[in-house]
Amino acid sequence: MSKPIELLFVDDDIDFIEGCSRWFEKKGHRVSQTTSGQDGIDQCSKHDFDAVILDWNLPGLSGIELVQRMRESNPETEVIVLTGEGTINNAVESMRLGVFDFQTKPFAMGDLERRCIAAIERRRLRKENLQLREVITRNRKQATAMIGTSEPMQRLGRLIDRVAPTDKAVLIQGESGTGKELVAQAIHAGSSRSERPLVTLNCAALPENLVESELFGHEKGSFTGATAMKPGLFEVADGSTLFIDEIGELPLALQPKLLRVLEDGSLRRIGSHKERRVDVRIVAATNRDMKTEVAEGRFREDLYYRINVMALDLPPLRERNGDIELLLNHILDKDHELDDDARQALVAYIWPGNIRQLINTLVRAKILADDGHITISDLPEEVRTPMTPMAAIPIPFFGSLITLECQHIAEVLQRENGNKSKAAKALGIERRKLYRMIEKHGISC
Ligand SMILES: Nc1ncnc2c1ncn2[C@@H]1O[C@H](COP(=O)(O)OP(=O)(O)OP(=O)(O)O)[C@@H](O)[C@H]1O
Repeated sequence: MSKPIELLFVDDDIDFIEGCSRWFEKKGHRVSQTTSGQDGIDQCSKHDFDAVILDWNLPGLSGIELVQRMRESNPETEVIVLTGEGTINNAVESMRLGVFDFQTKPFAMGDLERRCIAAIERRRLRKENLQLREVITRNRKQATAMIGTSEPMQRLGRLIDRVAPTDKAVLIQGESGTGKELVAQAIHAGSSRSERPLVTLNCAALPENLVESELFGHEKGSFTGATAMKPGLFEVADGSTLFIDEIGELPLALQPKLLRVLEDGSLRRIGSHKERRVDVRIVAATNRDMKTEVAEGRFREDLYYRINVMALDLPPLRERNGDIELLLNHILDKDHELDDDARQALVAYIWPGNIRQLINTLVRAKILADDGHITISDLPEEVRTPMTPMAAIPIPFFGSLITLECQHIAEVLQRENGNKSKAAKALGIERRKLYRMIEKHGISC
């Protein structure tokens, strides 16, 4: 036996409770006893018993009254009712009041001990459930405010307000760092499911073979390493919202299984024949072009239409006029200030990594800054340099390779103020070769 059970016997049959007490104490449990219902209630309010074993027909108080008052004085204590004459009505009534079990005398002591152990298990699970809820509530991410008043952000805000309460599947598309997860949180917060926690799976963060078990769960022994049964995130999110991030990375083989849950809410854990039903709203996000994924056979068309009932496109930061300034003010704290050059460089930069990159840049600058004064030298090279890095140019270049080469050399030369040694180094070529190219393209410098 692991932990001794703390028991209270309440029965007016003194020989009976003494007999029970001796038996339970011999087994190592701790037993209190009383012949009075009122005294039982008082003891219960002062002491945290694991279980109370109660006679239904005590003089003075009716069984119902006694159970009610006992549960009021300590709602966590489990009650097991014992009675000489068990009627169905009494049994039903006591169960309605939350009594764990209803037993008629006589009974075997071993049976009663097993019922007590089961009652304690229920009490433990209830307590664990409360603790987990508390942890979830405390850990629930404080919804980050979405900063931005640009036209695209206003449009997005209006769409979120419309879409959130509908319970429809939503596909959020946008470049990395544009705030897709934040949008998913806003949709969940604006839905009727917001009381429950938002459950998240990032398909790109898990090896392919684990995604299925994570989403749909598995039975014990269903594959090597499945040492215990595990419910999947669909079951965890039952009644709530499941945010599937990077859905474009979902393995093709798993897509029919996801389609099925979306169609009728049914799923099977790996290794199980049992069909389970869940009620989950799906919000998915991707930074891939899903139409291309479908066209190139990497994503099922039917699934694409299922998750794309409502599509939200997040604009990149460079298209949100005026939002960079707002974000800068939001991210900087009162102990840090930006000088004009630094501010100008930050506003002018095109932010291929979007808001995440902006946040990281400022976090770094705050660490480097002297006395909280951020200057241009605290910013990374690519932000400091007024020239747009070619790799980050968002607009595709449709000219010939020769024109591109020519433009690029001219831009690098200009950035290096005509210094050919530096320009050659930046281009990764020999100085002699640079000269030849300047001549070939007739670049003036
Ligand atoms: N409008 C906004 N206002 C304030 N902070 C924002 C905004 N949008 C995004 N952020 C912040 O930027 C960071 C990146 O956002 P998020 O993780 O939602 O981007 P994402 O599009 O999901 O990125 P990825 O595709 O790489 O997963 C987070 O710290 C988030 O809080």
